[in-house]
Amino acid sequence: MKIVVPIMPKNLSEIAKLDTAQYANADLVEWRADFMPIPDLKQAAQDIKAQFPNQEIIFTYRTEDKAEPIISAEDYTRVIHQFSAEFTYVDVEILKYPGLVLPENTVVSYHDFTQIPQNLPEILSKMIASGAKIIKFAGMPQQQSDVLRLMTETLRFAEKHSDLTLVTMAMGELGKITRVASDSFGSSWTFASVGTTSAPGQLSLSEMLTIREIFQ
Ligand SMILES: O=C1C[C@@](O)(C(=O)O)C[C@@H](O)[C@@H]1O
Repeated sequence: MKIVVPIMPKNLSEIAKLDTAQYANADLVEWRADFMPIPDLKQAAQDIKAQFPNQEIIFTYRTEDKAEPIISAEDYTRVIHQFSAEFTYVDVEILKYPGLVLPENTVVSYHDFTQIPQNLPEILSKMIASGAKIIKFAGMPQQQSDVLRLMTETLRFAEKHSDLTLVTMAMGELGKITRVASDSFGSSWTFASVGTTSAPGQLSLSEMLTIREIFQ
């Protein structure tokens, strides 16, 4: 499994102060651009690429976790197309912005911060139908059986679509097992943190590196 570590800078000076050595063992860095003002993103993109010259970077502008809209659909589309060209991957919330023409390097994603929905297979199928090659789902389990359901459905889809990269996780304490055992049920990436977590239940990068060593 690949270990992805998010960064969530709120301004350019936070980017300048990043201790990038701490991220050296991550397979991918995810830039959560939704913490910064849109007019600063262009400069921020240059600064982030300069800070991580040897690492693959995912550009993510997360809107699904915000109570109030932070961006219009037009601006979201513009931002996605502008930055997809600059980074290894771009995260697209395709079910929320269905008209968006997907760049080649898209990771389609869907988040549910309240549950692991019963229609998880339908959600995964819709994301697969978008044509993207990397499919990501994160949900919040309410009980242990939700966690097992997520793992079972992921494995079923991974076996059926071996040409795709599937990434799924259950968030929060209950879901932690999905972050450490992703390889065993067909999920290819796991998200870990350096300092602040970008979602509940993430383990630290150093914990995750140890766990990966144990399981390999
Ligand atoms: O999609 C994901 C997964 C995630 O929500 C998690 O649960 O680790 C963390 C986000 O930063 C990332 O964009």
